[in-house]
Amino acid sequence: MTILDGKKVSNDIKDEITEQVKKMVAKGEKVPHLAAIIVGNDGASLTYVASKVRACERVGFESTMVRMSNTTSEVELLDKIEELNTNSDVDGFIIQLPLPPQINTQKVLMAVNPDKDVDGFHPMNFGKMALDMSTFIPATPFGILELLDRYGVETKGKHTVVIGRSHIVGRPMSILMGRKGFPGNSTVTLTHSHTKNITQITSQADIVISALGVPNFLKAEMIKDDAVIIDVGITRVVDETAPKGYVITGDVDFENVSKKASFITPVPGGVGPMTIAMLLKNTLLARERHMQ
Ligand SMILES: Nc1nc(=O)c2c([nH]1)NC[C@@H]1CN(c3ccc(C(=O)N[C@@H](CCC(=O)O)C(=O)O)cc3)C=[N+]21
Repeated sequence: MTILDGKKVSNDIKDEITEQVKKMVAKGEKVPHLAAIIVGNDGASLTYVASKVRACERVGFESTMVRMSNTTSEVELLDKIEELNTNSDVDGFIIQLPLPPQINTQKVLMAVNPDKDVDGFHPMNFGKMALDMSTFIPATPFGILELLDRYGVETKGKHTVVIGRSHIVGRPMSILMGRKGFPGNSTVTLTHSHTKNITQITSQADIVISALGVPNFLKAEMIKDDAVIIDVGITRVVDETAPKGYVITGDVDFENVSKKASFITPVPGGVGPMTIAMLLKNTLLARERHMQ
């Protein structure tokens, strides 16, 4: 069994990006600038955005965090988006999800300039992704592809089962794994809350990608020997004995599943850090495109 070490690979990617930024600085070019809008005070969201800002600092990017109150109206958010769309100093920006209920998420994501949409959530970029046209691939799916690539995990002709059809992970992942090229060329099954007899499906999978958000959902009995297991779940489970009062728990019963798997991502230290590294990569790509 091999651990797909997202922490390590994400550090390698950040080092590579740091080198590229140094070259930009040496040539007197402007460094990439990422902005993040966060609406409200959700603890987990604030943690993620803070990690993104820290990652920018580490690789030498400029970053801006825009904090808006929980009672922000849709119009106020759209105004802020327009400001970032037209600010030529900002290469890319994200709107941290989820948004409070008074705001229509789809409408907001459609307002982002597709050339600055480093999350790859705009329908234009999502469509381009599905049509194999170069674009910003959503960071979490992009990170999973990169991890499979760097460990040389074969995907061609394999049966990939994706659990969960969210717009930011499950749905794009199901498209990407079935695309031509590497990593891709998989036969994909997308499962969700209406799927019947999930065990029968997962037990036929060569690769399982779980993006459900139910701690310890995937058990050893649900997979076949030597399956590749990608755990996208990141649920904070209350634990008074833990230093922070909670532990980050994945969708996969790691202790038992890892004994049967050929490759597996840990939580934490798997897909999460890769997400941040690929957001940086998309921001670098945005900067390079804006220079052309
Ligand atoms: N517009 C938008 N873009 C996103 O990319 C986005 C989002 N909204 N909303 C929420 C999800 C979730 N997400 C994570 C990023 C990093 C870790 C991460 O670094 N996790 C660490 C642990 C971090 C911790 O201690 O909480 C790990 O797995 O090792 C996790 C989750 C990005 N998301």
